[in-house]
Amino acid sequence: MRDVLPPGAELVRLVACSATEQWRQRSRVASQNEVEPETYDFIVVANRLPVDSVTDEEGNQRWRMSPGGLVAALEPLMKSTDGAWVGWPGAADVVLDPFEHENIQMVPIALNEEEVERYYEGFSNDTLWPLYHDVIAQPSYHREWWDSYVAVNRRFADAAARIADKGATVWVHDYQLQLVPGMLREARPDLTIGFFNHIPFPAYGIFSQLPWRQQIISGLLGADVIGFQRVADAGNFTRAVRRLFGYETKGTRVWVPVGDSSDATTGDRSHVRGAPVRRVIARAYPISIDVTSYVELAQKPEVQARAREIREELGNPKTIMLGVDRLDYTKGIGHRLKAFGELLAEGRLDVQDVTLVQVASPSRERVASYMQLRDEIELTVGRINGDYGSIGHTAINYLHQGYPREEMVALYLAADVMLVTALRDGMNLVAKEYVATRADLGGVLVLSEFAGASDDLRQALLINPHDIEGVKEAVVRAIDMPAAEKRRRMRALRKRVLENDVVKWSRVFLDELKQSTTAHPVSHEHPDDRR
Ligand SMILES: O=P(O)(O)OC[C@H]1O[C@H](O[C@H]2O[C@H](CO)[C@@H](O)[C@H](O)[C@H]2O)[C@H](O)[C@@H](O)[C@@H]1O
Ligand SMILES: O=c1ccn([C@@H]2O[C@H](COP(=O)(O)OP(=O)(O)O)[C@@H](O)[C@H]2O)c(=O)[nH]1
Repeated sequence: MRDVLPPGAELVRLVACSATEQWRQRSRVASQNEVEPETYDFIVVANRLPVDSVTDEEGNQRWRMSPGGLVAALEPLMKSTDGAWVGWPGAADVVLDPFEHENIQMVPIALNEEEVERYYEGFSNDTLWPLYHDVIAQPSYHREWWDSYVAVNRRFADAAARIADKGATVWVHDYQLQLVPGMLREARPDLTIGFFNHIPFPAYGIFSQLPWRQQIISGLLGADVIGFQRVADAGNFTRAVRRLFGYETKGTRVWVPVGDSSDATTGDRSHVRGAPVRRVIARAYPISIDVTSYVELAQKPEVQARAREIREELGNPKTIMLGVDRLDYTKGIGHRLKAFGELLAEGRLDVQDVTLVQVASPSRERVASYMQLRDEIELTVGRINGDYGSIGHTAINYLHQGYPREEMVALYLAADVMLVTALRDGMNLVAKEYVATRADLGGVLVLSEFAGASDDLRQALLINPHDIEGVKEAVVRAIDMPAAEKRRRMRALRKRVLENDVVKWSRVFLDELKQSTTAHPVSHEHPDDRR
């Protein structure tokens, strides 16, 4: 959602809040006196920092906490445990000193223009992203992208290693940084290291395409606990470990030989009975949302008023359908539009009664497959609107923009039917947000079985987005659903979401990490000798 480069990013260096300035002064004094850098007990390492650069009324650049769920999950912990967050500020060539924002120490990692192209847009978003989403788009394999990925992962790992207290906990996030756990373990064996993969982990038949598959698995195995969104993702990972390395695995446990220093090229890696091993946990911890903030926003009179206003602005149709996605080929926006267009063509829906609002937030706009997708989607929207719209009744209200959370909640409240038709999606938080906001028990969620959210949200109308007839049936069923059935389904969905918010998610993950003894790892036991 934060693809836009911070406006006037270079100014960020100059205009700092007082806390930031104080931190900088301390850092400068520290470096002049060659004092050790500040160190922390708990460190999050993620591709992006959890702040956005904004311009205030006086025209000054300020930081604002970005609204993501990860921040909400970790903020209390970061503040109470003397935490730091290592991440990229989101724009090329922005070199920043560490700074403090809302009591969290930010440790910015600079990427130059070439690294943004090769590490972020290239290897992360044009190699790993399509590969891990079941090759919906063709992944590109370029050795210079891989080299950049290694170099940038090294930079993140070095930064974390430098600022970690002895025995600190480091939690690394997502596919952009899969080598960091291994690099960190090598540099700092005293650390407890967690990793969470926010996107799917593919089946071995797909993963094995990756020319650097062994290095990736090796990198991940540096962690003590490796978290995935779905049970199937964790299973795919442990299968890849067995196939590539021959290490022993049992359920969620993997035994990794200690001091296996070969460079993961080829060969039988099965460990010798009696050789020292460390235990790694690989299991599913499905992420959720900051439920309270969504529930509270949905209760605000001004947000409810905005929902009514949206309805009026749309001409008070009988049914508002809503899609909210980054403009990404994994989200199945084209499939959704196809189903909707056919329903209009067949006369099963009429623009007098039904309108579709599609928020398609700009994302990764310099990656070719995303540019092509935008052209395709906008062509389809134009055709459907041209063929079936009438004056005063637009079939699809297409919004190529990103909206703040208040507006998102107002849209959720206005929507009678929420369409999530992802072809593959790690979780899909939009589905959970829709459910959380519908305390009125109105609204129907149509949800792809290929989104991680479908594991939890079984009372949604589950669909296979490739089955266009099935999607059409589900849309019609959602529109016609009796109020009692809507209430029953929504009540059950809300129970699931309300019981499992993102704070619980991080607590469960970190508890497991704490319990894992592998930071002090060596054991000579064979897995067969254990429970
Ligand atoms: O940082 P960007 O390149 O702009 O991309 C935005 C984020 O997209 C991905 O989100 C994933 O994480 C969500 C929360 O766990 C999950 O619900 C969703 O299904 C995933 O696709 C990505 O994993 C993040 O790293 C990006 O920041
Ligand atoms: O205009 C928008 C569109 C989306 N979102 C938020 O972006 C996140 C999207 O997360 P999701 O897991 O659904 O997909 P991702 O984009 O991470 O793949 C959700 O919190 C949305 O509320 C937003 O704030 N403004």
